[in-house]
Amino acid sequence: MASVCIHNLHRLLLPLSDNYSSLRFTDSSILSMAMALTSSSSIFRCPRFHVSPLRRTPRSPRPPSFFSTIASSQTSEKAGKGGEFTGRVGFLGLGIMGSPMALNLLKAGCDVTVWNRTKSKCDHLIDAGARYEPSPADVAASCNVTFAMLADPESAIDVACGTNGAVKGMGPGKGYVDVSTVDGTTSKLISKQIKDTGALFLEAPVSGSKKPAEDGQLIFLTAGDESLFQTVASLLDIMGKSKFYLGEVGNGAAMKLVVNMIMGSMMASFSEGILLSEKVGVDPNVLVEVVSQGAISAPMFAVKGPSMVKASYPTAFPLKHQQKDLRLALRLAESVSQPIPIAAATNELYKVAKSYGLSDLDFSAVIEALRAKLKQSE
Ligand SMILES: NC(=O)C1=CN([C@@H]2O[C@H](COP(=O)(O)OP(=O)(O)OC[C@H]3O[C@@H](n4cnc5c(N)ncnc54)[C@H](OP(=O)(O)O)[C@@H]3O)[C@@H](O)[C@H]2O)C=CC1
Ligand SMILES: O=CCCC(=O)O
Repeated sequence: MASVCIHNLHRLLLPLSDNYSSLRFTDSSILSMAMALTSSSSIFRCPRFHVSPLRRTPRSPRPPSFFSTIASSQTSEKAGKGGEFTGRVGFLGLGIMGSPMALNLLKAGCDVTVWNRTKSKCDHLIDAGARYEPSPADVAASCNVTFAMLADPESAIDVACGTNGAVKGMGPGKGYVDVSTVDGTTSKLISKQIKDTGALFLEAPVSGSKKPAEDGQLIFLTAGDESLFQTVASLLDIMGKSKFYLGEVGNGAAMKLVVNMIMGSMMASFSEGILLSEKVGVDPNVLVEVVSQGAISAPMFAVKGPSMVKASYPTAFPLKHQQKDLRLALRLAESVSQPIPIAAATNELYKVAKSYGLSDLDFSAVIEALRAKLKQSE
C-alpha cells in the first residue's frame, strides 16, 4: 500500500511542484506524506475530533433547499413570524452573508438593529425597517441578542473586543452569537470577554453560501452556552434549515473548518478535471453533466461547473475567505499533529490564485490559477 501511495502522491504533487515556484514537493516530502497517510490508520478509524453532545435539530416541514430541484412554495412559514424570540436583535457585519441574514430576520418580523463598518451597506436594511446604531457597543447595549458576521478572526475580534466593540455594550441577560468563520482560539477569546460581562456566548458558523443565506437555508454549527442556543433557536430557524449543537466553544469552529477544508480541495480537484478535459479535447460541459450523474455528484459542482467552463466567477464565497479557511484548517490539524497533505497543497494553490488578484472573485476562480500556469507551460 505504501508504494502505491507514494507513486500516486508523486504523480499528484510533482507536476504542481514543477508548475509553481511556491510549491516545492521533494521526493522526501512526498515520502513523508505517504508514510503519514499509510502509517496513520487513524484516518480510517474514528476521528479524534469529538463533537459530543451532538444534537441536530432540523426544522419541519422544510422549504426547498438551494440546490433542491423540487419546486415548492413552502417558504410562507417564514413570513410574518418573529418566532418565539420577542426581544431586540442586533446584527454586526452586513457583507455577502450578513446582509441577507439580517434581511430575513426583518422580513420575519423581528426588531433588528444593524451596524456595518461601511455604513452605506446598512441603507437597504434601514429602508426595510431596521434600526441603526453607530457602533458595535451601541448595538449590543440596545439589543437582547447580537449576531456578528465578520470576515475573519481579526475583524471578529476587533468588532467584539476592540474600542467601541460589542463587549462594551454586553452584560447579564444579553447574548452574543458569532456566526463568522473563525478558528477555535479566536472564538474562545471572544467568548471569554463576552462572558466576563455576565452575558452568554454562542459560536454559530454557517454552512451554505449567498443563495442559502437569501433563502433562509443555512446550516448552523453552534457551540457554547446551551441556554443561548435555546433562546435563539427560533432566530436560527428563520435564517437556516438546520442547526447542530456541538458542545463546548471551539467545536463549531472546528466542524466548520473541516467542512471548508474538504470543500476547498474538492473545488481544486474539480478545476484540474475541467482543464484536463479541455486539454485532451473532451467537452468540459459534458464532464460537468457526467459528474452530476455519478457517485461524485455534488451540488457545488452542478451549480459552479457551468459558469467555470465559461470562465465566469460571480462572487458567492470570496476566494480570499476560502484560503483563510484552509489556512485555519492547517493550523487546526497542526494543533493535533495530523498531516493533511492534500489540504496543504490546496492551500498553496489558493495562495497562488490570490497572488493573481483573484481574492474577491468566487472561490471557483481558483481554476484560473491553474489555467495561467497551464498557458505558461505551453
Ligand atoms: N460568502 C459565503 O459563501 C460564506 C461566508 N462565510 C463566512 O462568513 C464570514 C463573512 O463572509 P462574507 O459575508 O462572504 O464576507 P464579506 O467579505 O462579504 O463581508 C465581510 C464583512 O466583514 C466586515 N469587516 C471586514 N473587516 C472588518 C474590520 N476590520 N472591522 C469591521 N468589519 C470588518 C465587512 O465590512 P465592510 O462592509 O465595511 O467591508 C463586511 O461586513 C466570513 O468569515 C466567511 O468565511 C461562511 C459561509 C459562507
Ligand atoms: O464558508 C463558505 C461555505 C460555502 C458553502 O457552504 O457553500
